[in-house]
Amino acid sequence: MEKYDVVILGGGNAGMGVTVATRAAGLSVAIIEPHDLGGTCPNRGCTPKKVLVAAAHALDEIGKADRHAIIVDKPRLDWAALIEREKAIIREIPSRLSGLMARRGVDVISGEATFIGSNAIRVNDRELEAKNIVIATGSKPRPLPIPGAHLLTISDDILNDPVLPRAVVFVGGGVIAFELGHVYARAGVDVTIIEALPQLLAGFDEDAVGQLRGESERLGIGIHTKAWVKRIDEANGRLRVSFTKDGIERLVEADRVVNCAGRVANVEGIDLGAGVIVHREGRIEIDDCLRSRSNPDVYVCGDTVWNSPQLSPIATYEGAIVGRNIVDGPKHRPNYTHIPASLYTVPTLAGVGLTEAKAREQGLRVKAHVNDMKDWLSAKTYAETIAWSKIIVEENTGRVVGAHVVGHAGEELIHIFALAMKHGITASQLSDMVYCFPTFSADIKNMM
Ligand SMILES: Cc1cc2nc3c(=O)[nH]c(=O)nc-3n(C[C@H](O)[C@H](O)[C@H](O)COP(=O)(O)OP(=O)(O)OC[C@H]3O[C@@H](n4cnc5c(N)ncnc54)[C@H](O)[C@@H]3O)c2cc1C
Ligand SMILES: NC(=O)c1ccc[n+]([C@@H]2O[C@H](COP(=O)([O-])OP(=O)(O)OC[C@H]3O[C@@H](n4cnc5c(N)ncnc54)[C@H](O)[C@@H]3O)[C@@H](O)[C@H]2O)c1
Repeated sequence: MEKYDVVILGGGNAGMGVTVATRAAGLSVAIIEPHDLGGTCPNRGCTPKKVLVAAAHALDEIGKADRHAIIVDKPRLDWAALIEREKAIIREIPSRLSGLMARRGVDVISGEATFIGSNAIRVNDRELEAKNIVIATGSKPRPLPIPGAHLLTISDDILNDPVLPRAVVFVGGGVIAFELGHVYARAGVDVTIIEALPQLLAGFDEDAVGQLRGESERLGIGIHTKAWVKRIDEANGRLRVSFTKDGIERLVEADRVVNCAGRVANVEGIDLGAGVIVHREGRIEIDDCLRSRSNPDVYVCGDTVWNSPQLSPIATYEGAIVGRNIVDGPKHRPNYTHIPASLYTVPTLAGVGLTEAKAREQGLRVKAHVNDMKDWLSAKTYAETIAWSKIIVEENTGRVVGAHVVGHAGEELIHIFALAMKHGITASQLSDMVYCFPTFSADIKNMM
């Protein structure tokens, strides 16, 4: 059996994050990856998705040209060329990462790993033994147990599909449905989102989501909440989705039906039992240091962790923590409190910290400063169709405990709030700052 100090299953953000501290400490490290290094984020997630979102932004700007007294013809989007552009932008990433791993002194093994013991792994015909094993195998779409589920596509397919469909149904009203739905809607596709729960985009502030829902409907996206998809059938070369809402059965036809009902840990094929790793339906039981409760030599990070947000910077962050725990012993714990998140719709929805509901649930005495900023000079200058913020400030301390922005460069502004929250900068100190003018950031002074 070949021996390593550390064997990592999965070469995504999380897995590669583990290699920094472990290699700096001189440990021998192997990373096992069956597909492209980089995993989901650069190859079939954040980066290719953002290329499509950037095109949607351009279409939005062109659509507003007349507000700047510019006369333009109706734009024509070459979807196949856009998908080519997306692929060209990400093409080099796996080989660049392979170079990085080589320079760092990590052995990259191509193949699918399975546990064959508490400290042992099989990959192809090789058997590896390690003091520490890290599970960083990411996530996959939650299987939907409905008749016709085999007709569903997933986000990977959309990002590779050179044919622009006429109509698309997204099952699930979460982040992927909204981001890809906005891209498609801007490209002229008929978009429907079907969400089982009463609320969309769980985790974001409800009022902010309400603003985005209004804007999405204005774009022509059909949204159904409290709606249950019953089945999917083929009908005359198209797909027919049957769902119930308010007790009434409804039908919608589309060319693609996309499973956006959340993602679950990708651990089915790795034989957790052989690794003595206790889990409940793929949810691995871990302690505060991201270590398996039943096998202390095994760590988990990234999307495979069942109870932390499935975001690429969080995967990297957790990977780095696991690396440090392997080197220093299990004493580093992740803290997710001040990590911002952005939904890349057009306009974006960005948030950090507590939602208003969560702040009140925790019994904090807070003031929620809600601003419709559409009439503010900066929003008017850029002809924003939506510009909205809610800043939640604790009354007795002046601490910002949550910030939520729709439009208005929120995906950039949110970092100023995150930094303030992390380092205890109060709302009045944020207002005292001298900002460049005129900028969206300068509006922070008037947001609370
Ligand atoms: C469409 C889409 C858009 C997204 N957009 C964003 C965004 O804008 N911002 C953001 O922060 N997050 C975004 N995310 C989420 C983000 O991509 C993930 O949170 C992140 O990539 C998770 O990293 P990871 O390393 O945990 O998993 P992954 O990157 O999925 O890596 C896991 C790796 O494990 C490998 N693997 C699987 N099984 C085995 C095995 N048996 N042995 C060895 N290796 C194995 C896989 O091949 C894979 O490469 C998006 C996700 C999707 C699907
Ligand atoms: N901008 C970003 O940071 C970004 C972008 C894309 C994806 N991601 C990550 O990818 C993960 C997966 O995204 P997602 O959009 O698939 O999941 P999600 O968790 O955001 O949303 C899934 C939605 O589907 C609903 N749902 C579940 N079962 C259903 C059913 N049978 N019928 C109808 N609705 C159903 C859920 O109630 C939920 O609202 C997210 O957790 C997110 O962290 C992040």
